Amino acid sequence: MKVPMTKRKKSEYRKSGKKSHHPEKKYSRQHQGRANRTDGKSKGKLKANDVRQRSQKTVTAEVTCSGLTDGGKGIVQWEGKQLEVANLLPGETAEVNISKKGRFFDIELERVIKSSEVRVNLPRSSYYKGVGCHIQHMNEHAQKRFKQKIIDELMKPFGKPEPIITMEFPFYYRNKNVMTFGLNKKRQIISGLYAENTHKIIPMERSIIHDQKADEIIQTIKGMMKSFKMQPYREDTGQGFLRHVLVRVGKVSGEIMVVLVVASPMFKGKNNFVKALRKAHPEITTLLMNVNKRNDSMILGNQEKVLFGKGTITDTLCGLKFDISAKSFYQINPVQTEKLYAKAIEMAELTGKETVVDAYCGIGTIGLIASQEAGKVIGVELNKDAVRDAIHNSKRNGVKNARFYQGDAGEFMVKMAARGEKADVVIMDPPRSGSDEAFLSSVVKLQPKRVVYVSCNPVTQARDLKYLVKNGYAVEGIQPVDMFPQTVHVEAVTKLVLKMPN
Ligand SMILES: C[S@@+](CC[C@H](N)C(=O)[O-])C[C@H]1O[C@@H](n2cnc3c(N)ncnc32)[C@H](O)[C@@H]1O
Repeated sequence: MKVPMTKRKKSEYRKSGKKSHHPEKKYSRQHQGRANRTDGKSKGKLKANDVRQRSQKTVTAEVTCSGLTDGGKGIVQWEGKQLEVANLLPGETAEVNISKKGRFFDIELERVIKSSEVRVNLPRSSYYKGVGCHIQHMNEHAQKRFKQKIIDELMKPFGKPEPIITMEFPFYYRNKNVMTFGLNKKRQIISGLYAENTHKIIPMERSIIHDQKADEIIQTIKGMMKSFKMQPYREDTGQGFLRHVLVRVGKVSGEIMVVLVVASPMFKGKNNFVKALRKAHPEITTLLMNVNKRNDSMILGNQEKVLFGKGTITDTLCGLKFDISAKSFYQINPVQTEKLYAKAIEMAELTGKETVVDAYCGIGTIGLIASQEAGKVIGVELNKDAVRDAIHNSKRNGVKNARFYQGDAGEFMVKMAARGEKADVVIMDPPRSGSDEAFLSSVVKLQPKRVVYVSCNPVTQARDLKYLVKNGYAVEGIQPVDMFPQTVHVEAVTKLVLKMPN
C-alpha cells in the first residue's frame, strides 16, 4: 500500500543551502573565529597535557576525544580515568574544566583547541545551549553515521538494518514545545528546559528544533506574567502558579493549542489574561488550563479546563484528519512520521482481508491509516483521552472497520488469546520502556503471521525482539528513521514473520 504524503507548507521542506545545512548560516560564518569557545572568555593557551588548578576543586586540563558514547558525549582519558564531555567530537583536542563532586567528576568543555571537520560552529547565545539537542554540533553526515552505528550494533543479532531515513530540512520540526517556568537567583522570571536528569531550569528562549511560532507564544506569555502578577511555580516552596506552557501546532492545519499548566485552579485575572494573549496571538485556536498539583516529573495533571476554542487541534497525516487532545500522544515530527508509517504499513503487507491489532495506538493514527487496506482494525491504548480521540478520528474519517479499546495492551492481548481470537498482523508501538511479557507472550499465543514493531527506543526494542525471535518469529526487515534530528534519539520499525505455526 502506498501511504499518501501530506502536502505541507514549503518552509517545512526548505533547503538551507549547499554545504552547511544549518538554519542560521550567517551566525555560523560570523562566529567562526570564536565559535569553539563555550564562554567567550579570553584565556592563555595550554600546552598538551598541561593541567592548571582553577580553584580548590576545579582543574583545567587539555584532553583528546577518542570516541562517542551512545548519549553523544565525547570520551576522553584523564589521569587514568575515562570521562565523558558533552559537545566534544572524536579527534578533537579541547580544554576542559574538571571538578570532583563526591565520587563523580563534573567535566565541562571550556574551548575546542583542534576542531573536527564534522563540527558545526554554533554561536554562544542561549539559542544554541543545546539542551535537548545533544548532537547539534555535528553535521548531518556525522549525525547519520552516529545513529546508524547505534542501530547497527543493537540490531546485530537480528540482521543488517537499512540505511536510516533522514530528514531533508532537519530544523524546527517539533509540533509540540513545552517550557518550564521558574525564578533565577535575581528573582527574575525564566523559562526553559530542565537540565538532563535534574529539575534545574536552563533558561532558553528558542531551539533549532522547536516550532518557531510556539517559542514566540511562550516568550509572549513570559513577558505578560509581570503585569498580570502571575508568579512562576517554585518546586522547593510549592508557591506560585504557572508551572509549564505547552504549545501544540498542527503543521498542516496551522491550528495552535496553548496549555497553561498551573499549580492551582484559582486563576486570578483569567479573563483579561486570555484576552491579552489572544490579542497578541490571534493565531491561537484553543487555550486550556491544566491543573497539576503533583510533585513528580509529569508535565500534565488530570484536571483540565478549556478557556477558549474547541480544546483540541486538528492535523492531517497521510491524507487523514486527526483531532488531538492536550494529553494524547501524537508523534512530534509529522514529516518523518509519514515516512515511518509508510514503512510500517508496507511491512504489514496488507491485502484487504487481515485482522490487524494496533497496540499502543495513541489517537489511532497507524490503525486508521492501515484500515484502508485491512479487513478490520482493533486498537488498544491506555490513555482515556487518546482512545476518545481515536474513536472520534475514526468517525471523522468515515472509517467503518476499526474499533478502539481503552486498557493495558498486555492485559488486552492476554484476554484476546484466552478467548481464542485471531489476529493476522500486530502493529505495536509501545512507549520508550518497551512492551512487557504479558503482551509478548500473548502475541506468541495469538500467532499473527506478521508483527510490525515501531519503537523510539532501540534498546528496549532489541530486548523485545529477542523474546519474539526465541519464540518462533524471524526478523525480516529493520528500518531506522531519524524522527529526532539534532538529538541522540533514534526510531526504528522492524518486521517479524512467524516461522512455523503450531
Ligand atoms: C509511542 S506512543 C505511540 C502512539 C501511536 N502509535 C502513534 O504513533 O501516535 C505509545 C503509546 O502507548 C500508550 N501506552 C503506554 N503504556 C501503555 C500500556 N501499558 N498499554 C497500552 N497503551 C499504552 C501511550 O499512552 C502512547 O499513546
